[in-house]
Amino acid sequence: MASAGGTFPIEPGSARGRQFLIVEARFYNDIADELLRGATAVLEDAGATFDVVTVPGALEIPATIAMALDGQPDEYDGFVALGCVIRGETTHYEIVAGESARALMQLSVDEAIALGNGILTVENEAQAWARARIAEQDKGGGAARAALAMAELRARLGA
Ligand SMILES: Nc1c(NC[C@H](O)[C@H](O)[C@H](O)CO)[nH]c(=O)[nH]c1=O
Ligand SMILES: CC(=O)[C@@H](O)COP(=O)(O)O
Repeated sequence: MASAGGTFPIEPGSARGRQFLIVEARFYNDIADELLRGATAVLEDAGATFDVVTVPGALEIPATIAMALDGQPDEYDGFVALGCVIRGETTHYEIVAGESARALMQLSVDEAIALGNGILTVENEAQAWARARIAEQDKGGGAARAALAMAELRARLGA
C-alpha cells in the first residue's frame, strides 16, 4: 500500500512553546484511549503542551472548540479532534459522521484555526481498531501531526 498521509514528518521539539487543545469524544472508551495515546505521544515528541477536554460524542466536538475560541481566542495554537463513529442500524451514522466533519471544516476555515480531525468514521469495530492502534494506522497521532503542521503554517502565514 502507498504510504499514508498520517506519516507527515514533525521534527522532535519543533513545537516547543506551542499549546494545543485535544477534544476527545468518549462514545467508545477503549478506542478513545488509544486515539488519545497516539495524539499525546506525537504532541509530546514535538515538545508541545496540551489540555484535554472530554465530551460525550463526536457531535459535541465542534461546539467545544467554538467555546474555547469564544472564551480565549489566542489560548491555543491548534486543536485536535478525536472520536469514533461506527455505523449502526439506522441513518444516524450519516448525521454524526457528516455533521461533525462539516462543522469542524466550517470552524477551521471561518476561524482560520489549525485543526487535525481524528474522528474515525467506520463500518465496524475491527476497522476502528486498525485505525486507532498506534502500532497500526495511529489516526490519533496523525491528527496531532496535522494540527502541528497547520499551527506551523498558521504562524508562518500570520493568521
Ligand atoms: N453513534 C455515535 C455517536 N452518537 C452520539 C452523538 O455524537 C451525540 O453525543 C448525541 O447525539 C447527543 O448529542 N457519537 C460518537 O462519537 N460515535 C458514535 O458512533
Ligand atoms: C453512529 C451512530 O449514531 C450509531 O451508534 C447509531 O446506531 P443505530 O443507527 O443502530 O441507532
